[in-house]
Amino acid sequence: MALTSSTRTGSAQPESAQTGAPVLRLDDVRVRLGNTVALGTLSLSVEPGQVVGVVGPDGVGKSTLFNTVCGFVRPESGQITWRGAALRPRPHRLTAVGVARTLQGVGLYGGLTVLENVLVGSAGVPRVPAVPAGRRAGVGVALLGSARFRLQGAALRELALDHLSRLGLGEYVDADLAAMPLELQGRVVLARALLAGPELLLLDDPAEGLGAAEAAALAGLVRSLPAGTPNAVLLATSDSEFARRACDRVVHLEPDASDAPGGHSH
Ligand SMILES: Nc1ncnc2c1ncn2[C@@H]1O[C@H](COP(=O)(O)OP(=O)(O)OP(=O)(O)O)[C@@H](O)[C@H]1O
Repeated sequence: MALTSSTRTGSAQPESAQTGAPVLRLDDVRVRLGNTVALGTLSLSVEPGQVVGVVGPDGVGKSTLFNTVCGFVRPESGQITWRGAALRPRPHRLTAVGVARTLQGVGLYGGLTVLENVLVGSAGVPRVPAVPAGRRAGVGVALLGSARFRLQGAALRELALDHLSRLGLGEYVDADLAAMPLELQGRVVLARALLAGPELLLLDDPAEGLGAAEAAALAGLVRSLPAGTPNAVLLATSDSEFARRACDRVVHLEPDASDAPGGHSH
């Protein structure tokens, strides 16, 4: 058996987490890329209010799992369910469905401020609450703005500031991103993803490159995320200690010699 899971005991969860349908569920999903089984047969569910971790060594299929949930690759078998209904994911529909994803590596723009980097995540934001326009839109808006972005710039900026504050970055709003430590850059990536207002946040290797103390701090932050937006988190990591700290439940993926190279099964 190459897939095991463990549940943190005593973790506080909202009532809806115990009674609601899973936000995301995978049943016997298997992915083949060329001649390689990139993701062996996998079943898992992410319940409302939960942080679920997928842990395994490099090459075991973590990114393939995320690419499958996002619709970049199609499973050769198995079913993906979103809030109880079958889902055939499409990358361009992800934000509308309620999924946001961070990429492995931070993927930020060194020439922009922290706030401007977060506002880059506004493309495709389905709706924003109306707030009085009053703040200057800033260079990021001018650089990156579509007509929609300009129309909603003030509201998006307010949302971005809220998320930055929530993530402990309130004093870094106008900071030069390139001068910030990696740990804080990781939080900027989180704020950008949160700007889309996702129900499910997918975090691909969020602790990559961090030292033990920084990873522990990030784990605490991730653990506190499911509180409305997002409603749940699915993260992939090769760092089992990070997963233990950050997650309510951990699914371990291991290469399985009985499968094709790179695959695993349970
Ligand atoms: N386009 C592709 N064509 C063929 N095989 C692929 C392709 N992309 C990935 N693979 C293989 O699929 C397997 C899973 O890769 P994947 O990137 O999902 O692993 P991972 O767990 O995310 O590892 P890492 O953290 O190193 O990215 C590996 O054996 C990899 O070599």
